[in-house]
Amino acid sequence: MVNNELAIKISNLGFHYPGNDGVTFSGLNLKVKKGERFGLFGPNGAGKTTLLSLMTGLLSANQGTVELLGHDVSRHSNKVNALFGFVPQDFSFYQEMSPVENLEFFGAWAGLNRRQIKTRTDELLHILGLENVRNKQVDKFSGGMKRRVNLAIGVIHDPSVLILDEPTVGVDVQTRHAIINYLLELNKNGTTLIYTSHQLSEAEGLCEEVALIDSGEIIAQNTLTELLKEHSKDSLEGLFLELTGKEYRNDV
Ligand SMILES: Nc1ncnc2c1ncn2[C@@H]1O[C@H](COP(=O)(O)OP(=O)(O)OP(=O)(O)O)[C@@H](O)[C@H]1O
Repeated sequence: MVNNELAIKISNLGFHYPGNDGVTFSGLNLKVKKGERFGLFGPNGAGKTTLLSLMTGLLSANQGTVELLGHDVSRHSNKVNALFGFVPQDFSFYQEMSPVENLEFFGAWAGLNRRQIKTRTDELLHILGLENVRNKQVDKFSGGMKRRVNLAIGVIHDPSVLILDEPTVGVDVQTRHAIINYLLELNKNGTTLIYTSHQLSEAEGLCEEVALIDSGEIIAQNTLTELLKEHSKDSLEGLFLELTGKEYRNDV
């Protein structure tokens, strides 16, 4: 039966990269409730991107299950693909095309018809402040403008669950505000947000539920308020340093 309460349910997840390089997950469990603003934080190399890639089915688990709104992601069904949007850390669009051409391409790929693509494209370019460059080639854009194009592509099909891997890395204050406010607006309208970032003060304003990950293990999960109270900390950064230590991470 489809579980209507959980956006993500990861059960007994086992994963390692071929050749056992990099992070290993062994019996990892994680639940994210529908409608939540969930943040996943951890040091470099902790396994955040790997875990997000397992959530979206981009990587396949060696063991256990990943369910997205009650559907097994390993089946790669059109139904599952329509339910989530993914905003990857690396730019995932065609640099030689314009925002409009990219949104047309990714909108069609997501199964939207021409009319839906046109409506969503106009709406998103307006919300994300890209109207005046709608027909310009993206490779000429600044980092912040490219981040906004990346985000527009991830939400073109209005997904129920939006998974974002460091969506504000390298952007200026204006773009950061615009992106975070847009994410809060999406969440107000029901979109579940699953987000990772190293911008911990930004994350404090966005996330209500928080998980910390280190070396492939979830070492804490609760509401941000409860975690801060439990560890007598007044910031996510303080909590992060207490739970993950102060050493550099040089895993290769
Ligand atoms: N394709 C791959 N093959 C082998 N190892 C990999 C691969 N991708 C990542 N790794 C390794 O797995 C570990 C976890 O990487 P991952 O990108 O998930 O970490 P992260 O928490 O997202 O880090 P960051 O904060 O630096 O983005 C790292 O040691 C990384 O080098």
